[in-house]
Amino acid sequence: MSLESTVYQSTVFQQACRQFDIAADILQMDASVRERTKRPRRCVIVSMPVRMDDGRVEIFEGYRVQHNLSTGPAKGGIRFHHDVTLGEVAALAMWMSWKCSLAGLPYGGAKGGVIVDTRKLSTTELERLSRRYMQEILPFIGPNVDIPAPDVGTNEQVMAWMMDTYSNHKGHFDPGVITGKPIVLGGSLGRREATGEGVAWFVKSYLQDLGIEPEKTTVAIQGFGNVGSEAGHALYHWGAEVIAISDYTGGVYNAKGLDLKAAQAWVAQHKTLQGFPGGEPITNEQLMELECTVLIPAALERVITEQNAGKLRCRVLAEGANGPTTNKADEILAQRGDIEIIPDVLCNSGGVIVSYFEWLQNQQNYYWTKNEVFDKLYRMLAKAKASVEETKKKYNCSRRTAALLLGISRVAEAKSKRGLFP
Ligand SMILES: NC(=O)c1ccc[n+]([C@@H]2O[C@H](COP(=O)([O-])OP(=O)(O)OC[C@H]3O[C@@H](n4cnc5c(N)ncnc54)[C@H](O)[C@@H]3O)[C@@H](O)[C@H]2O)c1
Repeated sequence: MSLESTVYQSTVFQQACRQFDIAADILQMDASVRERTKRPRRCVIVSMPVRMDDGRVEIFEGYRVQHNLSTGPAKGGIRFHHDVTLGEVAALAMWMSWKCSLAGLPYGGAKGGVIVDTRKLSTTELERLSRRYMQEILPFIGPNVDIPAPDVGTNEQVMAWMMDTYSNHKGHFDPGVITGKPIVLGGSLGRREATGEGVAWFVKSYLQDLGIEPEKTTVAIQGFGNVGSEAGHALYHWGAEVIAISDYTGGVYNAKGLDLKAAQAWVAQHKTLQGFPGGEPITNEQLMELECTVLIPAALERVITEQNAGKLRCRVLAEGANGPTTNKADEILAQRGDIEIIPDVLCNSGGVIVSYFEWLQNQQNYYWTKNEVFDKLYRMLAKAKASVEETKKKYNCSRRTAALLLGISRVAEAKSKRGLFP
């Protein structure tokens, strides 16, 4: 099978392409610009031999897809997950292009992934794999070329190892190559919370538009990792009750509200939510169909499908995860018309915005306070929301399409204006 068909046969990539086509049709985009804007610019596949603790050598496969490099260095996270595919990484890279463009960031879009079940690795094996991945993608990476960040299965420590590997190659400390680093290595205050805080900011803002008060708000969150837990904490502090959370092992439900701090302490100790005594166990499928004010998918793609879209019982669907809603589910939700969708490229953009702040601080060697970070973040989120709402009205389209129209049109215009080289 050709590489191209591997990407184009991926259901997640097809989902991203379908979303693109809807927006490109509305924009009546010229065929040549259309293909150029849609296709990933570069797909790098790497094969990584890693020595395991028992002396064996295991080969891991990884990817880095740079979807767009026309509007600045590429930007996007690195996912470590056993189900990673090249098509998935390409779809995630495409969404990064639109997200950065929508937020007005001087970046293109990229994403990385490694096929690995991190639960099966020791810390030293994880370090060797992280360093090897950076080593393999190093010719394609750099503060002015492509700047990775964390995603599912990676964290500040992984970013630190990757930054160290890159800096050792360059012969000097070069923190601007990666974001989401520990504070001591040039990370930004607020980056860890940024994506979830941003999700919570949008939820609060849209609930205020709907006249729904914090005390009347219940929240269900699928995925209790970086994004899900931070969004949950932020909404709890606002006054909402988080009634359900989950991870890959399943979920827990408490109609009176969950103690999120206790849940986080449980996960820190046991690695998963399984057995957490703060409520009754539920499945991830049940969580999606709970009656709640806000449903936040914050795990993986394609969890809202034609099977369950008709059964959702939330008022607001806040897409913390990338690509959680399939095209068919989007159609069903549009027909229903009773759920406000805050689409991924808008909803979780707080993460890449504060990554941008981190990169700026690294470039300037001048570090901001947390208040400065959040103040600037909220202003950028408000601007993005206002432009999406205006576009939604102008084109009488869904909020997702409005967000994509903005993101895609800026990239397409940049490509047209740059022309072709050579
Ligand atoms: N980290 C960021 O800054 C950031 C920014 C923007 C978007 N996102 C998106 O948010 C989502 C979550 O990312 P994260 O950084 O929080 O990852 P994470 O690894 O910190 O957490 C992921 C969570 O999802 C759970 N999970 C995994 N598979 C699951 C399944 N099949 N069913 C239910 N739960 C499952 C995990 O157990 C974990 O609790 C992803 O879609 C990611 O692309 C992340």
